[in-house]
Amino acid sequence: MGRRNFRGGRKGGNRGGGGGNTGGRVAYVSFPEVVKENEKLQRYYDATIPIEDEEERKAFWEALRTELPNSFRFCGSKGHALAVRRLLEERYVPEIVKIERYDGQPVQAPQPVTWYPDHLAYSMNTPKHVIRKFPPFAAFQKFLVSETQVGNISRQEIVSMIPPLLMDLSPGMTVLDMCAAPGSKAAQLLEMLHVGEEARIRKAMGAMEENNTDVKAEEGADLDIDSGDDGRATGLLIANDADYKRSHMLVHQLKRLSSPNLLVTNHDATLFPAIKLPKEPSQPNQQYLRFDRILADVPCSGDGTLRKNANLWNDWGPGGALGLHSTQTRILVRALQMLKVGGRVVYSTCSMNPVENEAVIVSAIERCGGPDKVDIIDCSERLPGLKRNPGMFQWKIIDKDGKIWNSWEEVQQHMLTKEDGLPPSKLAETMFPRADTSDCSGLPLDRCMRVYAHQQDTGGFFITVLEKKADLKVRPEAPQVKPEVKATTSNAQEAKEEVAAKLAVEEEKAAEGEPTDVLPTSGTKRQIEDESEEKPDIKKAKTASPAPPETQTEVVMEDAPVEALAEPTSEAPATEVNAETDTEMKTEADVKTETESEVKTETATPTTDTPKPQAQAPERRRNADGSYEEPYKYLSPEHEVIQNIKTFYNLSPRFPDGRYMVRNTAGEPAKAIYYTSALVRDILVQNEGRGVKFVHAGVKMFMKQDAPSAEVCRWRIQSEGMPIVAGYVGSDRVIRLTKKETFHKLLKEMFPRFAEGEWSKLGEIGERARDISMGCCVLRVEPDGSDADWKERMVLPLWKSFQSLNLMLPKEDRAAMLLRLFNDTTPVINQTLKDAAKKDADKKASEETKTEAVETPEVKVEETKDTTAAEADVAAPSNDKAIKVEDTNGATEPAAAQ
Ligand SMILES: C[S@@+](CC[C@H](N)C(=O)[O-])C[C@H]1O[C@@H](n2cnc3c(N)ncnc32)[C@H](O)[C@@H]1O
Repeated sequence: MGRRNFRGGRKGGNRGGGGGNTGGRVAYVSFPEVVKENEKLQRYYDATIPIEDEEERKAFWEALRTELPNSFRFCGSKGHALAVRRLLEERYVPEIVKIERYDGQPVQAPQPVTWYPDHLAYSMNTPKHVIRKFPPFAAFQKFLVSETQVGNISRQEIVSMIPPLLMDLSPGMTVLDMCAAPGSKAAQLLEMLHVGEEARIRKAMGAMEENNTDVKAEEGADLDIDSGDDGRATGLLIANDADYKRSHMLVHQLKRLSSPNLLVTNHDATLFPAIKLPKEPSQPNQQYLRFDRILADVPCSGDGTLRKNANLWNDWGPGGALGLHSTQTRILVRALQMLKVGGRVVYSTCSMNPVENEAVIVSAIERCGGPDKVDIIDCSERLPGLKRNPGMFQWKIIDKDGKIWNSWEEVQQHMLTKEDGLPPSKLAETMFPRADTSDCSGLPLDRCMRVYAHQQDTGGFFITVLEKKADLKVRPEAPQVKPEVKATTSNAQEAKEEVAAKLAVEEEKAAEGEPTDVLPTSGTKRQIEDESEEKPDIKKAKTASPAPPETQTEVVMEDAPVEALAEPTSEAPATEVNAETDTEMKTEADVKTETESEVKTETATPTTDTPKPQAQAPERRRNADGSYEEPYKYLSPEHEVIQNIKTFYNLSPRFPDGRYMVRNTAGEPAKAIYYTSALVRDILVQNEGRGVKFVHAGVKMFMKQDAPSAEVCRWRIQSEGMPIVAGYVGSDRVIRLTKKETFHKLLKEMFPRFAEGEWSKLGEIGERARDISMGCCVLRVEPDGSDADWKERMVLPLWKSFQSLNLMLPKEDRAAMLLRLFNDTTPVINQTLKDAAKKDADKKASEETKTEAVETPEVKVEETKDTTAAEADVAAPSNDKAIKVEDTNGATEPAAAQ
């Protein structure tokens, strides 16, 4: 089954934490209904967007005033995504269609999005509050929440799914997502880099089997592409965001894909640093990374999200888009610089405003040398069924006062009449269509794509695909129209000019492949520059708590998840140490030790890598190179820990042993050993100390574990690393499971015992479980084909102790599998915890009896209470609260952070 599932599914809650947009949901606070009118907005778009037909124009505005349908996408490898989709269709949709009406209104089941490949995207216009609160939807809601939590479903706006589909991305490519947070598109891109990988690896290992459903499910995937590293994906995705907190949302969102080919960085995209590559003997000059594909999904004024962010009707003003035009152009120019010749950049916004769209495309191409250097690609044949309008050749610009300007000439005429000679609202020539004399006047802007809300009941969006035709040198930015000498030169103005000069130098350095200064990161420079600008109007978002609207200052990003139906999780940023806090699984011995002493402790180490909000953020220590992250240190293959791991698991020499990495200055394995692709390793090593801010890299492969004896390897395989390494583990550490009932038992029961003859209750794995030596082993789940609905192959870590076994799975994955495969939402059974709780209660009761001579009936009450509490602790992952209680008390608790 799919790599997503193999790679440990993941914790992490809804959709990467919802961007600035969802924070935590404000479930029970209602703000007064927003009046969905905005005179300037309507006047401007009526004057600018060429919709001639009156009826259509009416539909355009009506759609923008209607709430956005919910939408989601099935993720992971194609086979896996199709399996989860089948469940929706076969188990949940038939129940929903029976509902028909709620509150007098018709109720709609989720509908497949016809143009999305393999119909892996769905949309439904039943309001969220109905889905959340109306009991007949309960099972569907539980399914959505559970699958979203483990990363099999991504709540994503339909239009936001388009840009990655136009990237023409294939495995093996180097890809950059410049403005990636919260990360829904980056997740799509990462999935694309891994398409067909499982099948390729199996092919490379000569283990293709006749009835291998995974290989079949991925048919269409080219098995010869990217097959050089024994089938392992060699491509790279760098997901970047200028905002430090949001870059951690990216980590949160993308980690669940468990990709060794991912790097997360935190830079201002206008100055994205040149990334050094190792020196090739054949190349005398230092080589820098160039990308095959770049996504520039830039910050924008966001009026395409009016349906989702109703406050925008009040907040929208023309200044927002005007203030973003130059940043957007700089981002696109930097993207074109960093592309390989023949490479493509997809530029997108969730704005309908041409100043952020066509005007940016023209300006960027112009700065990069015109149509000889950059092509606009015709995508009209792509995504058949997706309704769209062509980009515009002519447009007008609205200034902050609401005056609409037809051309730059008109602005110039006006400037002549003004004493200060300045354009209104800092309008610039680059914002307008080009005059016929420009070599960019004839660009085929109709190849840009505009998607409007009324066309297929979505948000509004703009997408353009550009191809770099030749090496290029970037022209300097056109100087801004300056005031006459007599105009006042304030300190602020001087500061702005200084920063602008600095920026020019930095841009040049970046273009030449030198590391850029850290100064402009996170928009500090831009803030200075744009201080006097009207703040982009859309920079308002829902916050986690019901803050009054005026305090809601986060940027509304088009892709902040569609106010996920799931309960929100914390989005607090974290230091890397926090972010990497592991959901470490425990052995029975761990649980016993802890439960005996702590069964009633209610505050324990956090278990998920969702950082818990802290009253006060811990002070972050900056490294010498300006970064905050723990360093990335690679281990020598000769390291004794690596040698020990190789021996214990009898790892095939085909598995690369030079890609193991740890995250501490000493460079010694302390708690976790990570694995990365070769390219990620080369990049991290070459760029150490250069000021490149790598926020995340590597998949946790081995975790330190208390071992029951000296012969047992203290490094267990982590569930997210398991799919990467499982195929190379020697058969003496593998157990094969083929029957659905046996799998149910392992999922349902924590620590099933094999000692004292109980192995016989473990079905076909009983004997093997009894005989295999202690420590971590690979459980290969290979359905025997007796159940048509159970075809999901998996590899999972299983820990064998003295007396019992345990599947080392994060609790969300366990719960999601129980629901998905067995439609089982009843509590997980943990006999050990129950026994410990009972023992604790007995002990306490007897102490109390002794000291206070408490009467027997009272003791019984307490005993019952404690036992029940312990049961609840491991019970019912059917709601967040239950899961958190389990966290606290430990059946799947991490031991310590590295
Ligand atoms: C439209 S959102 C991106 C949505 C994202 N692509 C997704 O699909 O989830 C724009 C993002 O750009 C980031 N951003 C703003 N200015 C930036 C800059 N100069 N460089 C890089 N990122 C920037 C914001 O923090 C925000 O996360």
